[in-house]
Amino acid sequence: MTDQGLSITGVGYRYGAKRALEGVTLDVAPGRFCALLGPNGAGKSTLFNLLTGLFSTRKGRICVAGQDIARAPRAALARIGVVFQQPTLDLDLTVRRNLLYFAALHGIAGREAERRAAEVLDRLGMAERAREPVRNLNGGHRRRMEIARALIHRPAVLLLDEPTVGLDAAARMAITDHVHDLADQGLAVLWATHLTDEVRDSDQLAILHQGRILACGETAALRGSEPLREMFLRLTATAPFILAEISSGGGAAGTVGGRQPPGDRGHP
Ligand SMILES: Nc1ncnc2c1ncn2[C@@H]1O[C@H](COP(=O)(O)OP(=O)(O)OP(=O)(O)O)[C@@H](O)[C@H]1O
Repeated sequence: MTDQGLSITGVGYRYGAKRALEGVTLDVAPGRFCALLGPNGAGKSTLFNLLTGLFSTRKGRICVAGQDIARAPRAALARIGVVFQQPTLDLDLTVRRNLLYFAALHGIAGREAERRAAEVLDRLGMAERAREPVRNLNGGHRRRMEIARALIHRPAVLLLDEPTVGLDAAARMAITDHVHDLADQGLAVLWATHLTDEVRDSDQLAILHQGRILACGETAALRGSEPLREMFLRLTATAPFILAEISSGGGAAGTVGGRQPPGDRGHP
């Protein structure tokens, strides 16, 4: 359990009779890049909707920088930056204007908003594009701008839901590098993807399949000598139940099956 990053404990969610998430437990500490790797339908978007307060559940607990999202939603959401799968920029406004508008939504105005806009553009290598209409930017730069926008209120946790969808290889690599840099600077990052080549050996990795965490830990320790793509395909072709423990200690090297929360029986 992390007090300053993201802590998800025993979370479940159903769409009517359809179980979308069950017993999901995952901690992302400040300074860590966690890849949430899952095939289509694994439950990534459902989890993001819970993390961003769009959905709620009575099953399990989500804390952001120590704030429980069910008990203190405003405080918890104030510490989260989100990049959704679908872009939500105003194409007719300049990059700067988009950022100032978003800053205002967070109650940040005037010179402080200008300062923050310049700061986040600088962090994403976009400073020289501030005065351009968003419409002029290519897909990769629009994505970078959305990440900059998600940082304007200085969140502790950054969530990205398949942020490289539709981008070419060079733009994908640039975005992936930028977000790893942000984690190195102290953010807790949760990056949902179904692409194994976006995951580095030093990243934290959580494999989600059919609503359950099948494996969680440092990527290098989890995959051993097996290529990640093969490990991912092997695990997600297997029944979605706890498989085996990779290390007796669990935490450092990681487990296949995920951390089990105390008292969670895994049934909603
Ligand atoms: N509104 C809904 N009603 C019923 N079932 C749903 C609904 N939304 C999602 N599901 C189901 O819940 C499960 C998880 O879906 P979710 O969209 O969270 O997965 P995902 O990992 O984000 O997939 P993708 O990568 O395709 O977006 C899937 O089986 C999906 O069919």
